Amino acid sequence: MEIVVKELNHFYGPQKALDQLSFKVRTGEILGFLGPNGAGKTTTMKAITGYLTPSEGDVFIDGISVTQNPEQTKKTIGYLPENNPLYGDMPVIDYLIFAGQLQGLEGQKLKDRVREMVRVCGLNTEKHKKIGELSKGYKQRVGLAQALIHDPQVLILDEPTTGLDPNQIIEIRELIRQIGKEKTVLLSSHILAEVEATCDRVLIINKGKLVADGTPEELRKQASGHEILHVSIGGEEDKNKIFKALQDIPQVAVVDFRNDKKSGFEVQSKTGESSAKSIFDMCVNNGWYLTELTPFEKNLEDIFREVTKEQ
Ligand SMILES: Nc1ncnc2c1ncn2[C@@H]1O[C@H](COP(=O)(O)OP(=O)(O)OP(=O)(O)O)[C@@H](O)[C@H]1O
Repeated sequence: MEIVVKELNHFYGPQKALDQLSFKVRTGEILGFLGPNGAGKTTTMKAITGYLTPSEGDVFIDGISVTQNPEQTKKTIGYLPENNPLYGDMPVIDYLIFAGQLQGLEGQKLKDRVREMVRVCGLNTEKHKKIGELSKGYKQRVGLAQALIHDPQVLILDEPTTGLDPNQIIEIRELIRQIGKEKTVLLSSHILAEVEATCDRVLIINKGKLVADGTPEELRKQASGHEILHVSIGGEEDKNKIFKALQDIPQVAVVDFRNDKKSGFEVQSKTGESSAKSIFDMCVNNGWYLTELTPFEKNLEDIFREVTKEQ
């Protein structure tokens, strides 16, 4: 099932949370939805699931409007909200029965689905415990089981690994990848490694607007339009002198001190140009010597910082 988000605008009073946001999630895709705090991820997910009516625009699930037919589209969507609200006093199994009943399941079908969810989400050893007694990782599994109980074709997961320890994160990611083989999944996260490990495609939003869209590989290529070199130079004590000399090179666009605590500089060349030879020549002319000249490969984290930085 395809999700089409079309020209969403949303205001909370005077606060604009979504700004002409449009994108598609293709059938069978696991799409990562990234953005800094307050970017509008949860608002978008609520609009997709029909729990919030956007101020303007609409969402279509396989062509069906969510604002016009929220009850119909809700049946096709499983939703794991942020902070996964669960009933702590309910045993896991009773909670899943309750969640199934809310989705209109009954009789043998309900029993079969609950059994299936216990199996898929690895809840067999915990199924008779109260939810409040479970570890965070198992609570999250219960949340996923609840979201999947009616076998929805679309799964919306809001920060599914928040608060989990590293082992639990790996387990939940693996579970999402397994489930994602058969479903259309939209997963929001702050964690770039998570998105890179789990998702086929990545969207980045900032201040309610789409700022990047592509596979992690494509985003890296788009961002690598500028050559970036890590440069360290010996033979000169005055770092500012080297800094100024680098800035004077015609092919150089930006020079910065390295922010990874290593000495040296990060040099960004102008679009389509390379500064490597000129840096080498500059050293020779000044009687300095290069101790490092390495191209810097951007990772998703750098791209994220670049597209979401304050203007
Ligand atoms: N119920 C609300 N009332 C007023 N403002 C809200 C409400 N919910 C969200 N906002 C505001 O709308 C903007 C988008 O919030 P949203 O929760 O969608 O962002 P997010 O990307 O999910 O953030 P986070 O990663 O911190 O969860 C923020 O500025 C937020 O303060």
